[in-house]
Amino acid sequence: MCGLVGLVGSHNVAPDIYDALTVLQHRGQDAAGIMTCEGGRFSLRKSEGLVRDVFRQQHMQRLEGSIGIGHVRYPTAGSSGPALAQPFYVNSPYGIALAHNGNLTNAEQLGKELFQDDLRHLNTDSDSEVLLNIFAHELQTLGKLSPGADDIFQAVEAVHRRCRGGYAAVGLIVNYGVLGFRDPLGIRPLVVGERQGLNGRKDYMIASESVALDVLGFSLLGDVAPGEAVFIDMEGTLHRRQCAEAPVLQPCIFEHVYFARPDSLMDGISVYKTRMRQGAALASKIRRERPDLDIDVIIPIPDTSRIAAQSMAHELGIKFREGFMKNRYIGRTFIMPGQSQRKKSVRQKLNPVPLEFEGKNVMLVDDSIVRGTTCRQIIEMARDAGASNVFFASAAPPVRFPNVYGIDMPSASELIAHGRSVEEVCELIGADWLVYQDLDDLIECSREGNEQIDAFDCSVFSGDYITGDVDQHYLDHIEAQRNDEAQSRKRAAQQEEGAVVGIHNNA
Ligand SMILES: O=P(O)(O)OC[C@H]1O[C@H](OP(=O)(O)OP(=O)(O)O)[C@H](O)[C@@H]1O
Ligand SMILES: NC(=O)CC[C@H](N)C(=O)O
Ligand SMILES: [Mg+2]
Repeated sequence: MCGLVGLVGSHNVAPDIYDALTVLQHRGQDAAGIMTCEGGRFSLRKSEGLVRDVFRQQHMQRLEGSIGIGHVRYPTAGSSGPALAQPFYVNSPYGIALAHNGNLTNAEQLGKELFQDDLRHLNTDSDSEVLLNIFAHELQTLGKLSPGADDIFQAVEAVHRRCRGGYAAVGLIVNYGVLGFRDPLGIRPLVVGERQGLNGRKDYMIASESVALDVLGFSLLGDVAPGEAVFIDMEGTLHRRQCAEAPVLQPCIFEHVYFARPDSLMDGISVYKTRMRQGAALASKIRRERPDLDIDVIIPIPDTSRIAAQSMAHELGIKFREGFMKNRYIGRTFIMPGQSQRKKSVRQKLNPVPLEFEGKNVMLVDDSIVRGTTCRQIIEMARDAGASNVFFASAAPPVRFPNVYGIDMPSASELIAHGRSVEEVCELIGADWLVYQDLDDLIECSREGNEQIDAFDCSVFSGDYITGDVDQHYLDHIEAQRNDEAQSRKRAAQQEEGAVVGIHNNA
């Protein structure tokens, strides 16, 4: 789940892009990059690591220009390494850079077409490089010496015809402007905002989440609609057009469960309020199913579950306590590469406050259980800290199916609830009782924020893939390519051979 920023300003935009990327850091911790454009030349800095580690003063000084894009990466396709960091760049037509959030389900097929039919070279195994080349090829075929907004929108129309999966993207075209577009189902989020710039101009920002706009003093104009493209030209004029034939908003519900920051507004839905509703819905289920359950204290597993746990405690009239302290210097565990790193960091990250556990019946709450890495260790910690009974609640339903739209859950067999009943999961994680949110309730919690949305992408809970192109053959293929073992083999080979070599980088 990567984070995107595109900015057209009235002075150097790199510092603002940097700040916006730090606000979106929760969406990707692997790599970061910024590309700006000044006087017909691109400047790029991208590398592995957190935003604060990738950009030094000397890089920021070289990132000149009043238009630019930025990216934080959480890999879902291709390898890791500096060359896979984004934005990607092609020099023809015009000079285009692109950053992508999501995952193309037909990237392999498109890669072949790009090579055989479009005579384009791909330098990495990233689906984002595929997306950029499709867009570039479609813009090139229009054959314009200088492209206008209509040409750009036509190229996006062709992208929608050719690409499948989840994608939101921001792009930068040398001397012409910044664009953003979102897949026809709006699976991945994208918003646009404006603020007063210098000399009576308006500055525009496109970003994955509205929090990035808030922090930089932009007001939210709204979401980029599913299938829509926005383009801000060098004069600072915003153009927008629907580029898909049959757009229907079906955003990814896992953004509301885990990915997005709670202070974001996505497709008109407050993520914070949705998580409050999730807690309340879970409380009703507990009251329904186990009215007799003797809970002394409700404890969240920081960070993401705090809001749902608080509202659950409120609804049940039970004490809420912060029983686990989080080391603020350790990032999100779930989006780390490799199971051993994820496992190690749960213990480094969370430590119990023993007096909240000693002799008590505790109800631990998490936003979701995916691989079970977190809850297994946490339950053990709660018992070691002296809890009498450890109950566990998940604000999301069982995650039983892989994600193919931009969340790195490619392998069904690594999901603890895949092919297992709730009782079996309960036993595996070592809880005394386990309760999951019902899917209908989860959907209702999100829909209450925007009743115009009829359906969400709930594939990880339902196995229903809304793009209609995902079959068992595809799922087997990504499982084989991207399961934890395959990825650690890839990383080891990379370490031996050296990182995948990139092309343009101001090291
Ligand atoms: O079952 P698992 O595979 O462990 O995945 C689920 C856990 O991972 C996430 O936490 P994470 O530490 O990534 O982020 P957070 O601090 O935002 O909660 C999520 O909030 C759950 O706690
Ligand atoms: N999480 C994402 O959005 C990933 C984007 C892209 N598929 C990559 O792996 O770089
Ligand atoms: Mg968590």
